[in-house]
Amino acid sequence: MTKPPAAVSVRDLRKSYGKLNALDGVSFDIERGETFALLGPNGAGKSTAIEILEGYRDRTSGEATVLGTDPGRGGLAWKAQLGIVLQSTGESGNVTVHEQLTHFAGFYPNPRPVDEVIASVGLEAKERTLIRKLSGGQRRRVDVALGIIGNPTLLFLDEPTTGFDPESRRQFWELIRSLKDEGTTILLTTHYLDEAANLGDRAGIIAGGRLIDIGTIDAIGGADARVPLVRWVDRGVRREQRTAEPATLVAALVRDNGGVELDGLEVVRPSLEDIYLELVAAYEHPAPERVEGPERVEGPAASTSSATDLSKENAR
Ligand SMILES: Nc1ncnc2c1ncn2[C@@H]1O[C@H](COP(=O)(O)OP(=O)(O)OP(=O)(O)O)[C@@H](O)[C@H]1O
Repeated sequence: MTKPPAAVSVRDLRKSYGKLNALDGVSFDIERGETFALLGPNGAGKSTAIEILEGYRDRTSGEATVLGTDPGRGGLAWKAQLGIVLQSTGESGNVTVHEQLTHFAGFYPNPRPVDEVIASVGLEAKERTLIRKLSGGQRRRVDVALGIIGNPTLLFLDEPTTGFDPESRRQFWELIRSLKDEGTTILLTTHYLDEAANLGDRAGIIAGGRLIDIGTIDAIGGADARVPLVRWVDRGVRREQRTAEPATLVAALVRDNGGVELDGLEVVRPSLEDIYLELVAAYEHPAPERVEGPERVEGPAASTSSATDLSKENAR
């Protein structure tokens, strides 16, 4: 069976603002039904990439296809298949939540029922409230509701849960999972790495306009980056060691300690956030190149195993 065409396909995408290369040759695919998290520090180029894919921004060069169409040339029928939640809250109007959603539903050929959308973002109690009287987090939920009212095939979520309290964030995750279960393709940017880990099938990490890693959430950073860390306190001194066999190490340490429990013992498996921070730091502060001879210089250990995976993925 042939694979259906990707929902989003980007090849060597570049965007320059004057001398600044905000996107410096980025390539990736997002499969239909997939949730893809685009991660990266402030100014990395995420919003630029998303806005190009949404058809809001021209690219300098490279190829982009979104739902089979060049986003620079997408017409109304193409736009109606997209759901867009922009980074900043735009809704501060003098209309109620229900009125605003009803108004927007009218723009789409196949909208979701307004009441259902209001319930899914947890705004039932506020549906007759003027949007300008909502809290910041509640307005953000209106943004999300407006993004999904048109029953999109592809949903762009640019930092959707900024300003949400923890409970609302969990509710939002449930909503995204249900959209995903219905087959919606989702492109998410977020600075909350737990959000990316919980929702994403795959992630791409972008820094300085370049994709520095891409892969399934479990594979980002490569296997080495996931080696557990054993921490303990030895006579008041904090110690830690990375090992693929933490139980064996702990058993040996306890034995050496005369069979007595170790102070402050913990076995930590690096989270996506730990791995992300390491990858970005390694990109921003690369280890100095090795110099042969007596003056040999070695930089701090940096995980670069992902670079190989990346070139494979980019070559697809
Ligand atoms: N209209 C513009 N004109 C000039 N430079 C721009 C413009 N838009 C973005 N930039 C620059 O391009 C780079 C990438 O910006 P972008 O907004 O895509 O980053 P981002 O990854 O979305 O960041 P954040 O996480 O802060 O939202 C930044 O250096 C930014 O200052």
